[in-house]
Amino acid sequence: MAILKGRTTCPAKINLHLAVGEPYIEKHSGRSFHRICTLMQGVYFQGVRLNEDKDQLEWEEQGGDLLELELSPERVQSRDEVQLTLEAQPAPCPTEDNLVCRAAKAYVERLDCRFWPQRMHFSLKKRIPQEAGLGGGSANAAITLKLLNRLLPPYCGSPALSVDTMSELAAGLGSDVPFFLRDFGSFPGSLAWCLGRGEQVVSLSERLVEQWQELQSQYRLWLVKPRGISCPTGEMYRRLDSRPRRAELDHLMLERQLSGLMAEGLSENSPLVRFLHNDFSLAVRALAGRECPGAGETGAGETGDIEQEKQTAEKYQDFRVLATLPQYLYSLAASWAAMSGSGSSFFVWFPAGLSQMEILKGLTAFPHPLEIFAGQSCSVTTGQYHLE
Ligand SMILES: C[C@@](CO)(OP(=O)(O)O)[C@H](O)COP(=O)(O)OP(=O)(O)OC[C@H]1O[C@@H](n2ccc(N)nc2=O)[C@H](O)[C@@H]1O
Ligand SMILES: Nc1ncnc2c1ncn2[C@@H]1O[C@H](COP(=O)(O)OP(=O)(O)O)[C@@H](O)[C@H]1O
Repeated sequence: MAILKGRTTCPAKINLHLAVGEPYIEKHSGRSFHRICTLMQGVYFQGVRLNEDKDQLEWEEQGGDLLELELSPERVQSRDEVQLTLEAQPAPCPTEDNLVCRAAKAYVERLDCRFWPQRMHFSLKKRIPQEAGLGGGSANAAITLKLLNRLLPPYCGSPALSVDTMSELAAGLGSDVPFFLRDFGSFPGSLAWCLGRGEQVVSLSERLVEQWQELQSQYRLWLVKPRGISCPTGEMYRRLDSRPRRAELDHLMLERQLSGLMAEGLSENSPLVRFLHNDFSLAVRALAGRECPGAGETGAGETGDIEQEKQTAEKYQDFRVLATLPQYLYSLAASWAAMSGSGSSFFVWFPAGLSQMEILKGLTAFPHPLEIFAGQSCSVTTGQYHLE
């Protein structure tokens, strides 16, 4: 048998709306989560920068993270003998913690096979910024599951895992992972409600999806990430708990209101932009607005440790950048600018007719350096698989 290879691109996501409820303990895992109601959209993007000498835009390749899987022709009898390797560039964390390896292990545990490939090698080229609220690690995990379910069962002559088992595996790997597993068919831009802790993916009405597609086509999507500022998800959820909140988690109620709000388009004060919000950015604004945050409020603890206090002060500076960025983006004629997930990146829609060069020049002039990407809504279902 020849080496079996599969290659695919992992998209990112943005949260168009993100309401966070109270924390709770999940019964079967004993872990603490928050109930949420979020509207997620799949996106591809393309790095872009300004070449000042030539006064030109320079574009990187379009897409997201690139993931490849190679199955060796040599076989072994037991799953314990399978050699799983990963080459990740740049490596976001130790190999065994990488969601690609964790997803592959979880998948191999579940599949019932009489023989296995001796070697399973993944290579991952990371392009999605990390700890940026773009779900890159979650996308990697979901796409790993999909790749394996496409390649391994025919290799081993066993039936593929069912949609339900795949969803269960995905939810075990992370709350955002099931969204990237979802089959959105030919719809050119995955859009769904994610409920519970985020693992319950619920479709929107077809009419609303069409309305949003129509509206979106009048604008151009950009993504920006303040360089060097990242927001670890768990820490950001903990920060929210210190603030009193009332979150509306009923997606049907939200959906009923959304349709009517789309008619007036996107602008800083349009009904749609005022209605959709992200509880994390409210928390960021509240923290950044304080004169001098106490260590307890910033999550650093009250140890009197000088190093820790320094880190706390730096974090406070980061929040100021995140809190001031939307207003700056609106001053560049953005139609909608908002933080994605728990931060630190922002999605920005500009009117489609606006010059890309002018937008880029404006973004480049923000006092804190930004990583800048041109975005595009995409289906999270894409992928190419081939035999070599
Ligand atoms: C905030 C969101 C919004 O889409 O995205 P990111 O900003 O991370 O991209 C998600 O809820 C992130 O989901 P995900 O990144 O999969 O988180 P998980 O791995 O499941 O959990 C990481 C940690 O975040 C906290 N967590 C996560 C989800 C949730 N609903 N409540 C939580 O309290 C828990 O402390 C958990 O230990
Ligand atoms: N393949 C992966 N890509 C990115 N991060 C990963 C991956 N595997 C594990 N991680 C861990 O997950 C954490 C958050 O991942 P990421 O998806 O970048 O954040 P976010 O959900 O905020 O967009 C990282 O800090 C990293 O340690």
